[in-house]
Amino acid sequence: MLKTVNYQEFLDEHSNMALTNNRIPAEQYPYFNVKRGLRNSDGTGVLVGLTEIGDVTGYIVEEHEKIPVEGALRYRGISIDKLVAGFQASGRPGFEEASYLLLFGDLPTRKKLDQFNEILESSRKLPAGFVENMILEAPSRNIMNKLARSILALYSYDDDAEGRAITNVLRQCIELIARFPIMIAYAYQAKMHNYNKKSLYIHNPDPGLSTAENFLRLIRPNKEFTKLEAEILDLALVLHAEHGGGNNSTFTTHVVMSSDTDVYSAIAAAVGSLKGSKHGGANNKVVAMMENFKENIKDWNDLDEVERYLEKVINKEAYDKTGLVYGLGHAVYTKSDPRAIILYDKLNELAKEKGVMDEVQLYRNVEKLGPEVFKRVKNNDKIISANVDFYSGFIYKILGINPDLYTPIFAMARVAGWAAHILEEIVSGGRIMRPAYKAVCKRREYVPMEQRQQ
Ligand SMILES: CC(=O)SCCNC(=O)CCNC(=O)[C@H](O)C(C)(C)COP(=O)(O)OP(=O)(O)OC[C@H]1O[C@@H](n2cnc3c(N)ncnc32)[C@H](O)[C@@H]1OP(=O)(O)O
Ligand SMILES: O=C([O-])CC(=O)C(=O)O
Repeated sequence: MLKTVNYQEFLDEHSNMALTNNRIPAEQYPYFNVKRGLRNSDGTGVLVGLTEIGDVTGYIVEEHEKIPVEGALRYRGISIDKLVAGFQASGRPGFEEASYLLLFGDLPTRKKLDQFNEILESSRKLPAGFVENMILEAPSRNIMNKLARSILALYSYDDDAEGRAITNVLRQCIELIARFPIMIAYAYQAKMHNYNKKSLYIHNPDPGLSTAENFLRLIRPNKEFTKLEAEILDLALVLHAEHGGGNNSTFTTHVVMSSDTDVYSAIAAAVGSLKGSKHGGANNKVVAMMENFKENIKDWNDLDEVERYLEKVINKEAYDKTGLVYGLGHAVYTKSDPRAIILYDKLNELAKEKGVMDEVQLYRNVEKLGPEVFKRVKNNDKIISANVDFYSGFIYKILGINPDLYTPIFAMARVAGWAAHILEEIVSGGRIMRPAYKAVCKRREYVPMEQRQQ
């Protein structure tokens, strides 16, 4: 109980101080040539590393000019379209194969893939008492928060948590890839039980199932799923697994690992980064935003009405008043994100089966009109298009997956990319990341307490 202070008044007064004393005039950034957000003046990223893992192309630079092109994504040099076509043609799941490729740099033979799957299966088991003590005992309303805490908790159960030998780091990475779906599913069940007063379902993973199949089994009370559902989730996992070294969460793993810390610390930090609504959290925001669109747009096929509503959103007059149309725009892609194109095709297949084509049409209208309205209203030359998050949440929604799980599913996939980058940072990084901040605070004298003004 506070005796002399009104906490709210203190907070209000000190919030004002925090605002005033942290505000740096916008014009000082160009003046000191600060690469805000680690970007060059044309929006391209500042080059801070080299990678052999993911290759993201959204523009080319010719004679210092940024030229938008159709997006392309390669994992270890292999085009994402070809990779997807490859495993889909033979009807096998792709996420484990993609993870192998990302981690080790080459496609697995049948034998190597079988061995990798066997190791993943045996690594899924959480340490004794972990589910009870670390997940069920301390549930969270937010699954990403619970996931980050669970990752940090795994440190305590690891006899060689700090070891940086590649074999040890690889073991930790494989365990994390295998355990993410389990920890996420159980964290979700704990939340549903504690906060939503649902029955508690803790199913065991089934050794014969893929990552996607096991996840669907674990989140559903009856453990059931169809072949198409598992195929679509698996595809989403492949498409989300990696995105070069510069995306916010992967870069986080590079920054954190560069100080010579442990794998659990780096991966937990990456989860915190991915959670943000400008990054992986956008998939959840898109679906919430589209619910708002559905309520506020009477005729989803009336392009003028859709356009007027988009204008309001971008003008910060509607939805969450941030001015952002979630699921559009990207730091690298301009004309298109190849993953959104692949997801849209699959979405059509699913939506026809589930009878939700009218909603697909509304998404399509927003995807088409959003960039045009953005350009006009903001008077901005930046070419934007739908990113991977635009359709992923909608697909999960059609699969009957709870919105709490949309961003965790992204994490479940991206952990493969993070792991590959952690290995790359250890092998090839070698220097602590330490950019510069110019201090612009005026220097002043220390004032003794009795001379300070009230
Ligand atoms: C997996 C992923 O992480 S994919 C990205 C998921 N995130 C989203 O979908 C959220 C919506 N999109 C965005 O916020 C942005 O496009 C980002 C963060 C993805 C990329 O941003 P950047 O390339 O850094 O562009 P930047 O932030 O410089 O944007 C330039 C201007 O365009 C605006 N802008 C960018 N995207 C959008 C958008 N989707 N809707 C409205 N305005 C936008 C910005 O607000 C900014 O306006 P300002 O100059 O008035 O401040
Ligand atoms: O690359 C980025 O900036 C965002 C990202 O992770 C992705 O699109 O998958």
